[in-house]
Amino acid sequence: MTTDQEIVLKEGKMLPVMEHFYTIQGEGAHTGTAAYFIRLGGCDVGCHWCDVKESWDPTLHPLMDVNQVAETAASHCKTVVLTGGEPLMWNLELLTLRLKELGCTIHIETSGAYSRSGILDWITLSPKKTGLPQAEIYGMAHELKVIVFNRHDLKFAEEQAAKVGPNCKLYLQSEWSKRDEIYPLITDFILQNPRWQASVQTHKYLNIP
Ligand SMILES: C[S@@+](CC[C@H](N)C(=O)[O-])C[C@H]1O[C@@H](n2cnc3c(N)ncnc32)[C@H](O)[C@@H]1O
Ligand SMILES: Nc1nc2[nH]cc(C(=O)O)c2c(=O)[nH]1
Ligand code: SF4
Ligand SMILES: [Mg+2]
Repeated sequence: MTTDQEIVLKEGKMLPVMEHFYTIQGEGAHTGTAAYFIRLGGCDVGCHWCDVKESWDPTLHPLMDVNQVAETAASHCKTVVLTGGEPLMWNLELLTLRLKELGCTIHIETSGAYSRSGILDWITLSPKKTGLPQAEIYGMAHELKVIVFNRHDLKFAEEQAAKVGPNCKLYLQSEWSKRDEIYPLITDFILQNPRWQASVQTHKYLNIP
């Protein structure tokens, strides 16, 4: 990466964009609603089951001007989801400022492993054992979405839920490849712990992005 590229990245004028697309939010509290997704490249959290490993290396994704991405997004939909990769690896100030000027509501999907930046209206925190969230993000989360790969993840989910605010919604989502084995466990858990809700990756059943 050149020094010039490092400077524009640090300022948040340009960001590595893996893909951007208009679809239906498939997961969590806003399941079923239209949203424009901006997927930023770069993540070092290393979930072995990650469903977008192609996002991890930021150098594989072109740097895009944030005003241009924001304008494209807002021309499709006023709900924009920032995801990745790990979107909080980057300075989101200028991207989110432009999205707000354009009248957008901004959601983010994050592991919380990096500090918050930018204007964010809805924070979905999906904590990972391999890169735990920064302490300050728990109180800002609107939704906690824990991925369940094995039984121990239910224990992890309870530990993580103890750190979020009282109004934070709590979701358990099976790791996709283990869904037939894990949703029965999630069901039993929710019946015993009704503050939790089930989240399913509905876009994968609908065959949409
Ligand atoms: C690809 S991640 C990108 C955002 C951020 N790095 C994070 O992990 O929250 C988007 C969402 O997909 C979830 N996810 C990733 N791989 C998954 C899988 N194999 N099964 C179920 N959910 C998965 C993540 O936990 C997160 O909630
Ligand atoms: N439809 C759809 N909904 C999603 N919700 C969170 C996603 C993500 O990868 O962050 C995602 C995604 O990739 N597609
Ligand atoms: S934190 Fe998110 S993008 Fe990074 S490896 Fe885990 S699921 Fe994938
Ligand atoms: Mg996804």
